[in-house]
Amino acid sequence: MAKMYYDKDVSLAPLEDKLIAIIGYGSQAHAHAQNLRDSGLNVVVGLREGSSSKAKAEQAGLRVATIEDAVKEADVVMLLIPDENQPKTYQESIAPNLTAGKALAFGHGFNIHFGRITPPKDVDVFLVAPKGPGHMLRRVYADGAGMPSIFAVEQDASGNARDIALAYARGIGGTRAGVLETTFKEETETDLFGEQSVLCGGVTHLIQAGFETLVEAGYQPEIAYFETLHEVKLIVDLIYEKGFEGMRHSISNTAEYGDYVTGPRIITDDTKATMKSVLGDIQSGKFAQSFIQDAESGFPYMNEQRQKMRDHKLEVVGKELRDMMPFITKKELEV
Ligand SMILES: NC(=O)C1=CN([C@@H]2O[C@H](COP(=O)(O)OP(=O)(O)OC[C@H]3O[C@@H](n4cnc5c(N)ncnc54)[C@H](OP(=O)(O)O)[C@@H]3O)[C@@H](O)[C@H]2O)C=CC1
Ligand SMILES: CC[C@](O)(C(C)=O)C(=O)O
Ligand SMILES: [Mg+2]
Ligand SMILES: [Mg+2]
Repeated sequence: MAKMYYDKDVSLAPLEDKLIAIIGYGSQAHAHAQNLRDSGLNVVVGLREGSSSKAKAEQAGLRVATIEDAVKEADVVMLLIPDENQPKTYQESIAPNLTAGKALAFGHGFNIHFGRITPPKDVDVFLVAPKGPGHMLRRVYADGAGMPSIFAVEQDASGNARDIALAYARGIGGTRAGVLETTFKEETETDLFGEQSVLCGGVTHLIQAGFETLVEAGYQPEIAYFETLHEVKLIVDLIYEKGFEGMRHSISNTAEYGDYVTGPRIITDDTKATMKSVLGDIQSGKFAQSFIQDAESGFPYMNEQRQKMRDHKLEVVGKELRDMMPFITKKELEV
């Protein structure tokens, strides 16, 4: 069993007299900034000139500075802007102000692991990666709970980088749920694999295929939506709370029998062989290269996919149905 760190194992002291600059105010950044502040730590949010997020951060009671000034002032700089934009911002606004003794931190290891950012040797470099979306990171913290997180130290110039990283993980609420140590390589490769194969790519394409199968067979799209998308959360909530056996306790014997008989017809040995090939592309850097190439061309492939899905019956009918269930949409997702 891996060594797990909980609140009782970790002190906030290594960060108590320090200033943390959160660069960006998107999904992860707004949650890190607000959670750290609510844990009693000192935070400044660094935003680019003319940022549309400035008002939101200030409204949340956070101090905002330019990225350059935030880095100059801070002891710990957490870079939470999109992975594809990090190298340019690092070169132009962070590196010139990242003096010896500071720490540079990440929420994902992509740019360090794939060699797109090379910090100077005299700074600490660590990551703290919450295992979940930023908006949920804030929601669970505000509810008094926490999100499992993993941390890694790439450079320990100060001799204190591990304790600083752990204190950071505690500050965002990670040690309420459990924190464990990793490497930049392990975090990057497992995170990319999880989001592509299971959490995002796997789940959405499974839902879409199920929805299309029912609609193409002549069933009502609304029923197909409830059956293949809306109910996913209710089933996953049971798995999340009680594991597979707990979920199977709640469903009918008919459903459980169908689960065992049909599940392996849907997710086959071929699916697992494809997962292994996907992992290979992540490990070799092939996926990273194609992502960066699309980003550098202005995301033609990604934008085409976004538009295609926006027009899909599943999204159109889904929006109409969710609008009739106002209890579903939570305000903080608007950040
Ligand atoms: N999304 C998530 O839940 C997770 C993300 N991560 C990692 O966290 C990091 C941040 O991801 P995420 O939260 O999704 O990012 P977002 O896309 O939500 O980041 C948006 C923020 O980045 C700022 N930004 C975008 N481009 C630039 C730029 N060129 N220069 C300066 N600021 C810029 C935006 O500024 P403005 O406000 O001015 O528009 C905005 O504040 C990534 O490394 C990601 O892999 C890790 C775990 C989960
Ligand atoms: C699952 C997607 C994720 O890795 C995350 C929310 O953890 C991301 O990069 O957004
Ligand atoms: Mg990710
Ligand atoms: Mg992730």
